[in-house]
Amino acid sequence: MEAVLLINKVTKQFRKHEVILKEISLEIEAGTFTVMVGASGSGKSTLLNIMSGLLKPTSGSILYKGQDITKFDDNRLADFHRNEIGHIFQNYYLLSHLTVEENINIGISETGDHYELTEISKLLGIEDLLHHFPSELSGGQQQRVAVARAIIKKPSILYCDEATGALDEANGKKVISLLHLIRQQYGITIVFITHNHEIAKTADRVITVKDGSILHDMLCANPISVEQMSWV
Ligand SMILES: Nc1ncnc2c1ncn2[C@@H]1O[C@H](COP(=O)(O)OP(=O)(O)OP(=O)(O)O)[C@@H](O)[C@H]1O
Repeated sequence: MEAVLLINKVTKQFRKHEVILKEISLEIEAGTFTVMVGASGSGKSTLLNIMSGLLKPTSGSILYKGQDITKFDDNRLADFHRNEIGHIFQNYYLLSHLTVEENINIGISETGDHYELTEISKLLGIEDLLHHFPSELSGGQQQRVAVARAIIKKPSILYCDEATGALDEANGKKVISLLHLIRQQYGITIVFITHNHEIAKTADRVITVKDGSILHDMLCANPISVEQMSWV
């Protein structure tokens, strides 16, 4: 399989603070679902933010489809974010004064391709909510809107930082199963940070981060289905 992302000897130190990431090297294959686990403060979000270009590493390179994103100027980086990368977080960050439809359309880039709103909203089961406002939705529904906004631009990679951290079991499982569906249907590569080891069991690969290094990197030959998950 082809690597969509090559992380080469990445380190991160915030000013004079301690070194947070220590020479991390990884390859992320296109179309895979990778979970990152590890104790609080181990460096998962810092690594994810460097992988997505939100944060510059102190040293090392991040090759996205062969191009080093750490060398991009601000305009090129903004284009890269607008067209190639999707993000979802524990908080949904929907704009409260906009409808669901308007929130999703924020994800569409003027310069790039996009999926049709009807297709995406049906896939995510939010087609009847398009004219509602975020305050009228449950947390699970809001997160599905955030997923729609993140993927409508046809990103290559979707980065998820604790994306089910605020959801109950039913809503959390729904989001996980939809992410698997999105990956199968559109081939979007998913990198998902979680503290929930059951979610990790549904992944193709589990990377454990400890004290700024990769402790384990395991390929999962037989991931469990979302129905088989218990919830912790
Ligand atoms: N902007 C910053 N300035 C200084 N230190 C930072 C900054 N951002 C993160 N850190 C430190 O880097 C370390 C790793 O943080 P990070 O958020 O990457 O961990 P994490 O594994 O994602 O934790 P959690 O699971 O709690 O989200 C922590 O010690 C944190 O305090």
